[in-house]
Amino acid sequence: MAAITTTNLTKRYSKFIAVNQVNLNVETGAIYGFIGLNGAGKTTTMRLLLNMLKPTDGKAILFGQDVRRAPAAFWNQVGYLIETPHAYPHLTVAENLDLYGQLRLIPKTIRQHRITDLMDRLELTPYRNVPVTNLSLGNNQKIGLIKALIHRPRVLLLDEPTNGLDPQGLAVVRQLLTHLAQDEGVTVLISSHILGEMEKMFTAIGILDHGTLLRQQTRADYLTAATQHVALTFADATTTAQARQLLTTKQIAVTTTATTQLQLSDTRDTAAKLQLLLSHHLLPLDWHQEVESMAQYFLNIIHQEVANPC
Ligand SMILES: Nc1ncnc2c1ncn2[C@@H]1O[C@H](COP(=O)(O)OP(=O)(O)OP(=O)(O)O)[C@@H](O)[C@H]1O
Repeated sequence: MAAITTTNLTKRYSKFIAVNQVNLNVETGAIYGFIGLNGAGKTTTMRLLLNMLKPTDGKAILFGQDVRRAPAAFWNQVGYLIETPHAYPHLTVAENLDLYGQLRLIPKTIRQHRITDLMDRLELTPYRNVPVTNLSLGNNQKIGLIKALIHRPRVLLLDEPTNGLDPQGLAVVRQLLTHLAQDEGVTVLISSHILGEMEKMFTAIGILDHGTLLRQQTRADYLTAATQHVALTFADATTTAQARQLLTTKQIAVTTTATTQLQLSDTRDTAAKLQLLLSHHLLPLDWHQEVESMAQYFLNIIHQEVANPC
C-alpha cells in the first residue's frame, strides 16, 4: 500500500505556480528522496501533505486519508521536521524533549525511555543538561528529529533534516532513518541538497523542478538509468597524465575527474584497456565500475529539461 499519494496536487500564488499537478506515490517503508533546486517546491509540497497549506487543486493523501478531511487523532501517525525546529532556548535538551513528550500526552516512563533511546542513537546524550541556546545548528537539528519521532509516527516528512550536521551526525541520522524504514516500516519522505548522503539511503526518488515532478523512480530504476563508467585511480598526477595521453592516442574516450583519477565512459573491454596501460608501466592503484553520482544524474535531468522543455 502507498503511504503517501498526491493526485494533481497544485499550489498557486496568484499567477505563480509553486507546485504543478504533482502525482507522488511513496510506498510504505520507503526512504523517498525528494530532490530539487532551491525554490523547486519541496517545502510547499510537504506543507500541503501536512495540511498546513490548502491546495489550489488536487489532493494530498496519507494512508488513504485525504489530509483536508483528517480528524485531529489522525495526525498522531505523522511526524515532521520543516525548517529549523523551535525549542525553548533556556531549557535544557532533556527538558525540551520531555516537554514535547508531554504535549503528545505520552506517559512519563514511556517518554523518558524513548527520549533516552533517541538521544543515544543520535549521540545527543552528552548534551542532555545543556541549555538549547548553547547548542550548535547540527545538534538543534537532532532535537527537531527527536521531536518528530517521539510519538513513534508511521510516516515522517523531513525537510532538509541534515542541515548543519557534521559527517558523524550525517551517519547517525542515516542509520536511524534506515533502521526506522527497514525494521519498523516507517515511511520517510526526505528533502536534502546533500545528494551524496541521500544516495546512501534512498529507496526511491522524486525529482522536482519548478513545481513539476520530472522523475519518480525506485532505486533499481535509478541504477539502470544512471550512466555507468570505469574509474581508474593512479598514484600521482604524472602517471595519470601519461595514462590519459596513451588512452587518447588509442582513441579510448577518457575524462580526467581529479588530478589522480580518470574515467572511461565505455565499460566494455576493461581488461584489454588495463593490459594496454600495464604494457606501458602505467599501473592504476585501483579500478572499478561505478554509477554516476546522484548529483550528476540529478543535474543531467534538470539540464535536459531546460534544453527540451515539454
Ligand atoms: N507564500 C508564498 N507566496 C508566494 N510565493 C511563495 C510563497 N511560499 C513559497 N513561495 C514560492 O514557491 C516556490 C517554492 O518554494 P519552496 O519553499 O516550496 O521551495 P523548496 O524546493 O523547498 O526550496 P529550498 O530548497 O530552497 O528550500 C519558491 O519560488 C517560493 O518563493
